Amino acid sequence: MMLQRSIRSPTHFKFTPARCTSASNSIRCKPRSLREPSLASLKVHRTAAMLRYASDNMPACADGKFLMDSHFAKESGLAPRQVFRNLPPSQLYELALAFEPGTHITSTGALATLSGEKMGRSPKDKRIVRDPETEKDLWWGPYSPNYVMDDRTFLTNRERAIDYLNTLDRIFVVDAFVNWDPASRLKIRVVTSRAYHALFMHNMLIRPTPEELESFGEPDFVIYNAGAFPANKYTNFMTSQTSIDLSLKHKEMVILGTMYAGEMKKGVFTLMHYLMPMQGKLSLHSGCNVGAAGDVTLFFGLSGTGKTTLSADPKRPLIGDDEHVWCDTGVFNIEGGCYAKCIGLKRETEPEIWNAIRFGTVLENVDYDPATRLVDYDSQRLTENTRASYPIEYISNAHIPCVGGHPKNVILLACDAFGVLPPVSRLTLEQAMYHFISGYTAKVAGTEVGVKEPTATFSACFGSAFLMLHPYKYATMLADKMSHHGTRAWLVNTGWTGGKYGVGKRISLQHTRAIIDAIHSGELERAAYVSTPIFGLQVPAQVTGVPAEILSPEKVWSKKNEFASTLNHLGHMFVNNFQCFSDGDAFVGVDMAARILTGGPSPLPEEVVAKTGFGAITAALAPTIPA
Ligand SMILES: Nc1ncnc2c1ncn2[C@@H]1O[C@H](COP(=O)(O)OP(=O)(O)O)[C@@H](O)[C@H]1O
Ligand SMILES: C=C(OP(=O)(O)O)C(=O)O
Ligand SMILES: [Ca+2]
Ligand SMILES: [Mn+2]
Repeated sequence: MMLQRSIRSPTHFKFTPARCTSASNSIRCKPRSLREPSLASLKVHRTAAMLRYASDNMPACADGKFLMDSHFAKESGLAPRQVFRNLPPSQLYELALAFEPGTHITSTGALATLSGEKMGRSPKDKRIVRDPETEKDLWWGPYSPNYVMDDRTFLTNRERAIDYLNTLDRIFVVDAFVNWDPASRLKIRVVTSRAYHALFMHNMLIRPTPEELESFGEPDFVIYNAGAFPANKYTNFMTSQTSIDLSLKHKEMVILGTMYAGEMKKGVFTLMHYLMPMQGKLSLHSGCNVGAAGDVTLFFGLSGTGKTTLSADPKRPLIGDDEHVWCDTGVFNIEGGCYAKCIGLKRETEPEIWNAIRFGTVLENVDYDPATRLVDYDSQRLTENTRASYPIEYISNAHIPCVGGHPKNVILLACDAFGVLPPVSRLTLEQAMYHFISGYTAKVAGTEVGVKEPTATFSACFGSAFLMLHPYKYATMLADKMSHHGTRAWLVNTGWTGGKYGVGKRISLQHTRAIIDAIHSGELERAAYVSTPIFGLQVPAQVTGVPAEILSPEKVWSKKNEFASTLNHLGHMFVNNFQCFSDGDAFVGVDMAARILTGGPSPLPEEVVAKTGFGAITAALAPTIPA
């Protein structure tokens, strides 16, 4: 029985009563059905909770009344009945369970929540406010992720959000930090209607000490999350009831019409993608870990390619799973927590993430047995984009503080839905820039609204949805840092092998981990390489723990000619995609723009390959590029 959900009245999302299943002891979860709490029981439940929270036994730190006298409240017009500030997880649990239907505690103590209708990001509803101060630095235009909004419309939406928040019995405020590098630290204030959002951002930001909270003062940036309330779709510059708006001038973000918690996390990242490069620091959509010898690795990748999975490595302490900055002293994590995809999660293959799912962790849109509360990580009934958000210290070998030296290796993760890219290849600096700007991967189902199955896609810098500047800016900063610090670049295909999606199979996590281990052990520095056709990638002849035949994809395709035309076609897709950046020379100069292009593929005319097949592409084999 599907759980019907929609955002109806402002403060509640309505569930259509579903049939209750009897308690089931089987591990396999029956479809999650929730007893519609009777109004009377809910009322009693609520009254008790309100009494408990109305009384003055609330911890002082949690009482946000002082905020109402602050400059912040006067400036914003925020004046709700009750403000809970930086509540500890236990109290957020209690309030979420009391007032947010569909919230439960799972068998391992995590808080299972529902984000409502939206269970992934809504990139088409994201708006960047154009202002004279910053607009010349930003990347606009048909290929940019930045849809414009004017200041007045931003203020209109902010007013709507605050009006909504002021109607509520209670709101939640989280004051915390981003950026582990003390010189780059910023104060973030989150204002939201849901306890689950407060717990999520408690997990994802850098948590202040009681003293830091006491002396927090005015924030550097504020997020007004009124996502439980729809935007007015007739508002200027908008196309739906969802709007995620960021104003650099006001240093604020407004969220309407979506309760997906990832919008807050990625809003902060988008802000860093402007502020950090403007200070000469390179913000990157990447995971990061560090070896015993202090060798740092960055894992770049679009959502779902493996940053969180591969950066969680028992042999290499975790610096972070998603968002980092490379500055003059090394790298630092922007966040204080992790946001892992948990579809198909297994204790055997991802023990670190499995063990992080405990009290204090937020599980978003997962399915579980209503009787045993055992989570069914294989279930996609609600969404494929099931998520777990936890403080980074829940990863047993987290490296705290989350900072490291200059990266020795950067690994570009491509989830190749065509199955023609090698599982691992070594890149030149030009190839690293080209593939970084291409950001080729397959958007796996669910991460963004509307993506239903792996779709070959290009996402600049492996996260175009968050870019504020032209991709060439980030790529040239990356190349400059890599050449300055002797960093090696690798392309790792965490996607398909032996055929395209639907024919081949996704490369096993075990083989990918063996490849990553070989990079870290130095084995691949000593390996013999062969050059691949069309893309001219350097592929190692062997890797410990990986079947040699899969290293050159054509060897595991049953039809060589089909492989040739697919590879050549992908080459054309890369070249066509690069048309989007033809304005890049305005940002990095003509010479550098030309140099970047030399890192790309050289596809042949499609009719030639159709006629002569595999022979055509091997005859045109690119020369082996010196290491
Ligand atoms: N060979 C592989 N390498 C990396 N991840 C894989 C592989 N095969 C399957 N996966 C799955 O892909 C997903 C990657 O998700 P995640 O690491 O959270 O991506 P990201 O952090 O880049 O968004 C995980 O569910 C992981 O189990
Ligand atoms: C939540 C996100 O991070 P990830 O890269 O882990 O998917 C996202 O990109 O929306
Ligand atoms: Ca991730
Ligand atoms: Mn991400």
